[in-house]
Amino acid sequence: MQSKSKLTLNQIPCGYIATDLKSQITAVNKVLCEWLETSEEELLGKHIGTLMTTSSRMLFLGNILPHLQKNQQIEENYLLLKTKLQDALPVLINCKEILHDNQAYYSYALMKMQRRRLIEEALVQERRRAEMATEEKEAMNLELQLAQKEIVQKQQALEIANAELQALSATDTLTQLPNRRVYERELEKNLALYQRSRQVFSIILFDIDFFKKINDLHGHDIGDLVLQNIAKILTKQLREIDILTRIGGEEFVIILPLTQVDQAKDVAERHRSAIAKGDFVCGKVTASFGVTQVHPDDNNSLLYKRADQALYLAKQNGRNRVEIK
Ligand SMILES: Nc1nc2c(ncn2[C@@H]2O[C@H](COP(=O)(O)OP(=O)(O)OP(=O)(O)O)[C@@H](O)[C@H]2O)c(=O)[nH]1
Repeated sequence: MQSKSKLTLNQIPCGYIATDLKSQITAVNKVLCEWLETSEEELLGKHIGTLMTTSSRMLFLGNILPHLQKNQQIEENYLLLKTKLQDALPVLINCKEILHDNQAYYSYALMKMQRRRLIEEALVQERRRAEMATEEKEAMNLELQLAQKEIVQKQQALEIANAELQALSATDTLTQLPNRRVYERELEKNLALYQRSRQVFSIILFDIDFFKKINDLHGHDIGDLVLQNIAKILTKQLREIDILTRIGGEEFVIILPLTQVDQAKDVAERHRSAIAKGDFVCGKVTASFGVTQVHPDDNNSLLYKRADQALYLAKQNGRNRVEIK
């Protein structure tokens, strides 16, 4: 298809190829020759597929050309042409079957796609980088979550261990009653409450009568059983607000919040009677009780001293009894 329109085809800013229906090149424009670094003479008569890279040729022959033959036109097909130096040149091809001098031709317009391809490649790379960054972030998040879970688990284990330790340090191992440390803490607490808001409280100090004799007669182990039995008996009938503690040896203190001395005496009386009625491996056991109520200007040791004086009085007055001071 050599024609007068050649001048116009050489001026348009895209490549142009015309082939016969067997795809033999019949016309090209200058732009295309410049792109492929070749001449019109070298291209004329060649099959159009020879201008393409192998993969593009396969695509063209297997897919694009049959489509063109069937529909007489194709649009926006992306292919790679080969330059003389075997560089790949990406182009977008449109083609239409035309009639010229009663002869049918395929008329191809080609647009260079190099810049777009570079941009697309850059975009693909950018997307890949973003995907990798996301994957990395997700992996780090997962690691963080695992670390946080581990910290929570360790904290829980620590809290349990702390609670166990606290319980141990507050408990008398023989009787399982709160120990002297709890007694001191609770006494301080009640003294502070009394000093701040005049909340009266009392304490009962008691110890087992002739306990030395029990040990001497029946052995220390039986003495221990007696201590445990007393703890059980008193715990059973303890008022909810009262705190029974073993402060050492065969000496116990009950702290009675919000309790006047007369009431405390009644409580002590009940405990005394329960012990006296109790069954012990060594026979009968009794205890003596000293009761006192908090006074203005009291402190820990003054309060204890008064309770001890009351207990001494109970021992003096024949044991197995309650005295007030
Ligand atoms: N089995 C046993 N005995 C203990 C324990 N702690 C202290 N004792 C004994 O308790 C006895 C207390 O004796 P004393 O202070 O003379 O008093 P008591 O014999 O009870 O006489 P009174 O209190 O005057 O009635 C001592 O023999 C101590 O060894 C203990 O944990 N277990």
